[in-house]
Amino acid sequence: MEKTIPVSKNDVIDVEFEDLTHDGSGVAKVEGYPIFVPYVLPGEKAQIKVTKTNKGYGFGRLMELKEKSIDRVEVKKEDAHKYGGSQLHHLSYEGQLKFKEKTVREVMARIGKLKDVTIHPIIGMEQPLHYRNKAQVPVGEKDGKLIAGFFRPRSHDIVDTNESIIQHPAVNEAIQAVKEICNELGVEPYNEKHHQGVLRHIMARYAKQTGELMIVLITRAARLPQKNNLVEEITARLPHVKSIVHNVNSKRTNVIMGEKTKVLWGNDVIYDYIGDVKFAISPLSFYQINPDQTKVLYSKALEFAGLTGEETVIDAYCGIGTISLSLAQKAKHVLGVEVVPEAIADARRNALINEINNVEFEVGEAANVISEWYQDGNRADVLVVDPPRKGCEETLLNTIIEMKPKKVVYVSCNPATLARDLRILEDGGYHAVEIQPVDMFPMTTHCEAVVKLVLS
Ligand SMILES: C[S@@+](CC[C@H](N)C(=O)[O-])C[C@H]1O[C@@H](n2cnc3c(N)ncnc32)[C@H](O)[C@@H]1O
Repeated sequence: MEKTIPVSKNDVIDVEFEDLTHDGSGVAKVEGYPIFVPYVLPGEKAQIKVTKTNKGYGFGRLMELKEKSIDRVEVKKEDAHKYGGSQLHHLSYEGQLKFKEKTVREVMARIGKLKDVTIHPIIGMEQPLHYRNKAQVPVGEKDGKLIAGFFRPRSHDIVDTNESIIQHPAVNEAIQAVKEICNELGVEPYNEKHHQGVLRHIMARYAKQTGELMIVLITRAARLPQKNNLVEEITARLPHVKSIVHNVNSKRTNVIMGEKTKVLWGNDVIYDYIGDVKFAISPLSFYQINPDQTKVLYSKALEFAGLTGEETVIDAYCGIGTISLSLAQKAKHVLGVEVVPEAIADARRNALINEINNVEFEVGEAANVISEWYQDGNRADVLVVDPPRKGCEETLLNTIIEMKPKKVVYVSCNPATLARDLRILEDGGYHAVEIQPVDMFPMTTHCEAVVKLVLS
């Protein structure tokens, strides 16, 4: 017999929360039926309104908190505009670290079915605020004014703000200045509904070690009115700016940047350092957003690679070559592969400016390029992968299993796809020995981890 759903949409009920989902919502059960509610914590009691019911689970909205968790951090209503993208800001930092470590342990057991793996305590930050070196804020219009900030959760309404508890102050300041300038010059905001207007997004990226700033103006069409005035005002108000770029994205899409990029003023890149290696970063290239924790993450990856100077290493999903160049200083030869051509151009430039000669980079899908390298007789002693959130392509994992590098170092920003891929590698003859979670994204639900695998 089919179970009936014990609640209906718009019911207002009192519940107690017993857990947190991986996306940070509290879980309460009514007669065994789970209801997910944002901004509540395990152990809390609250009045909620049921907003949606599906067959096996429902959603709700917090109406009134009746009993608070000791892990709750009080948040003033008037500060709400500072918390865009910070789904866990109401949870103490210690509580966030516990939540992330528990998530990693849970998915490794449930999805990865891993045995005999050491999962180390997560490495958190001493100062977990204002770490983000980059913001890409959507632009819209309200009451005849250009606004920019973040999308209200589960909507495309823009909350107009430049204050964020996770963005670096230099990034907050840059967004504020560009927004003011655009308003003063009458730059037309983008209208998402009708796919009309000019300015879609403002992007600011700040290189923490050098203080260099890049501003990218992303427009719907190739025409950017007031170009010269924009440059004049931005350079006058933001003295750290080293590069102003115009990017065109004419598609109706949630992808922020288009393919066409033109430098309006200054350099085509900004420079930053990780340790003593200098990196050129162009607008379309990936660059880790938390510079302090990047050092922690990369040094763990390097430690897990255990290089002696004799190894050939493959760095899959290499971006601008940040991991490749750290590895190259301790290896015989490094091959890096990455799908974004601009990132590979940066990687080659980065090898040159640091006079690192034992590294080669190729543009392409990691799965295809590494399979070609393997068919051409290339072998790796150590293979590093650092894929996007969706994890590695299964064909790449199969090539790794065939190629049999002695060690695989897996850097991941999504514990669930990591656990899935580790299961495939374990079934193919690897053993996951150690996992080090690193908190690259405080105040959010995201969690990074690096894993050492050896041939078993
Ligand atoms: C998480 S980032 C890591 C980059 C670099 N390892 C770092 O730490 O800066 C993932 C990278 O994979 C690239 N990428 C995405 N899909 C890819 C694919 N199928 N093949 C190769 N690279 C890909 C992205 O462009 C991005 O640069």
